[in-house]
Amino acid sequence: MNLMRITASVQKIAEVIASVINVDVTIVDCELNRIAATGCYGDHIGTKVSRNSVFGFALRQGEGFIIDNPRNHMACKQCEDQHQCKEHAQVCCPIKVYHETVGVIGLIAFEETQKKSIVNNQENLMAFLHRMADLIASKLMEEEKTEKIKLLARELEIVLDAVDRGIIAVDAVGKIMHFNLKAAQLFRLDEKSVIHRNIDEILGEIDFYDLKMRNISIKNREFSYKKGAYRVRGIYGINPIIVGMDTVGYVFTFSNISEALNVVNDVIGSAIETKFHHIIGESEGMARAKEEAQKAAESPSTILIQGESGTGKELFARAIHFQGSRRRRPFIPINCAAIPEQLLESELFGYEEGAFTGAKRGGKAGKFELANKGTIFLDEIGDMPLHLQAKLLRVLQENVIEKIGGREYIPIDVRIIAATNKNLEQKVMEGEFRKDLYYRLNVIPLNIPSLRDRMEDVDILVGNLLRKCNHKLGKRVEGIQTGALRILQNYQWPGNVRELENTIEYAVNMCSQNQISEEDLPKRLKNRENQEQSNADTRVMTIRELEYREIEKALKLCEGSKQSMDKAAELLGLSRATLYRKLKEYQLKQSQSETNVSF
Ligand SMILES: Nc1ncnc2c1ncn2[C@@H]1O[C@H](COP(=O)(O)OP(=O)(O)OP(=O)(O)O)[C@@H](O)[C@H]1O
Repeated sequence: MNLMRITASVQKIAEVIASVINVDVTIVDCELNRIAATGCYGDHIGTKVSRNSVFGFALRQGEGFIIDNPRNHMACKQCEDQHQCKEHAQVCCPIKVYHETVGVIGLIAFEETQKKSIVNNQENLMAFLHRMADLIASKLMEEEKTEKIKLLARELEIVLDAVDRGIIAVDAVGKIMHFNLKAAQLFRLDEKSVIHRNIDEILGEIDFYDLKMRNISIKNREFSYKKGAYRVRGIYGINPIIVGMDTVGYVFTFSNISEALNVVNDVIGSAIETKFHHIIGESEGMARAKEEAQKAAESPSTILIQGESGTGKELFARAIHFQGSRRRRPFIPINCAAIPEQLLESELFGYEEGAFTGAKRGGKAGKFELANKGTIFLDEIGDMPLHLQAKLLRVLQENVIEKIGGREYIPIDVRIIAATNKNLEQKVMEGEFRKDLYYRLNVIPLNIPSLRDRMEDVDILVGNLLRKCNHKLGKRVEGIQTGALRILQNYQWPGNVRELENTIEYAVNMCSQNQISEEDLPKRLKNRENQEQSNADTRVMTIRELEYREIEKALKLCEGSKQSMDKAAELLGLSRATLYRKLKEYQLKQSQSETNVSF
């Protein structure tokens, strides 16, 4: 604590003391700087007083005293000036703050009459000086407090400005007391025109009805704000400032919608962030699709993904987004077939307040707006009604959206990835899909092969899905028996990878050993007729596969019987030796239950 901070006040007090007692006054701080002085020492303000002077002695002592015998008093013993000293008497009174001596008030009598008056009024004089010292101390403490409050306010200001949300603090009636940098940017506010005005006046577009109604925190309300051509949409919250029983103000927090969405994306993004290595498949068809998609990820052009249901179209769309330059921005999927036609328009494009009966206060942001700077994934685009196709075409051609009930176009920057499991060309021919839109969407076509056309990927998919299911279900199934794998490899998979995924999950649930067996598979897959029928339809088995299957069948039929190998050989029309050779060749064991494939 330093008296330097309050020199003006100390000087005033020195002058008061001098006029009351009629002697010269000098006040020094703890560093022996002359902070204030009257009379002949007035010109010496700012200079240092010697450590060996009576002031130095008083600082060390920390107690008040009167010197009526200058030059001979013990306080004068070390003073360099004692032989030239013209003083008749001196009084010293320490200034203390919490027991710490922060300075000294000194009175100097240069005349005998002054000395007499000091000596005769010792007690009153010391009491008066102590009160003056306390006054200086309290001024100093007050100054320290004010400094601390200023520092705290500045710290708070810096913290608030560093927050990435707009913050506005108002008093109990809504008068703006403070706002941070982000709020200024968000609402284009300027300090002079805003401070002490009512928040309703400034942000009239936003309905702060709740502010006056409740004293509880309110979260995640939507707002939309317009200032000339500028507009912003977002979410806000209100927190009342309650002191004792009274609400003395409110703190509003605002985020613009895309930033709020970025936060959500950051939080959940890691769980759904997809990269190309998450797409399993090494077949030629899959390798080609991945290569094309990887190239498309680097481009801003629109992509149309075609493929049967469950082939991984959304997986591809996500990988394209998360591998491209928009990966830090939102990925917004919307299934055009899953949303009723009358709702789809407002889901995609949003609406303005009062656009229709039941429209929410403040309106609603559509998926396109939410996806701004990111990617929108329009799944099942083939099911989009014709009138919305026209609106979508405008987005593609002019990069603007028009909200329901809106009177202006809002510019947006969204990458569109559309997907369909329908034959869009066919739909165009039948007049159900706009030709111009088809061409606009089909800038980069991407065809995802069905699982049926890449059966060689089944076993690596099974391995991966097994690991995924083990993790999900907390199980430790290590692999799948050959017989069970053959069934999976022979099935037609109309539901593609999604169906395979569900099948493995079912099997892992059913499996009580460490390998999935035929018994663990769903019945529909084990229905031989189905398989044979479907195989006959589309897939030709190699002679080796046929031989393998028949040997496997014969071994199973004869299992447990006496001379089972002889019987199996007989059924197959082979010699015993040939059967043994073939078992070795196919790595089959006598007991089928021992046969398995591990991943
Ligand atoms: N190649 C793959 N590797 C790993 N998992 C896959 C693969 N393909 C699809 N899947 C999984 O299959 C499921 C269905 O995939 P997705 O939803 O991407 O298919 P879709 O073609 O978009 O389906 P729909 O046409 O029904 O919307 C998802 O759980 C996905 O993770």
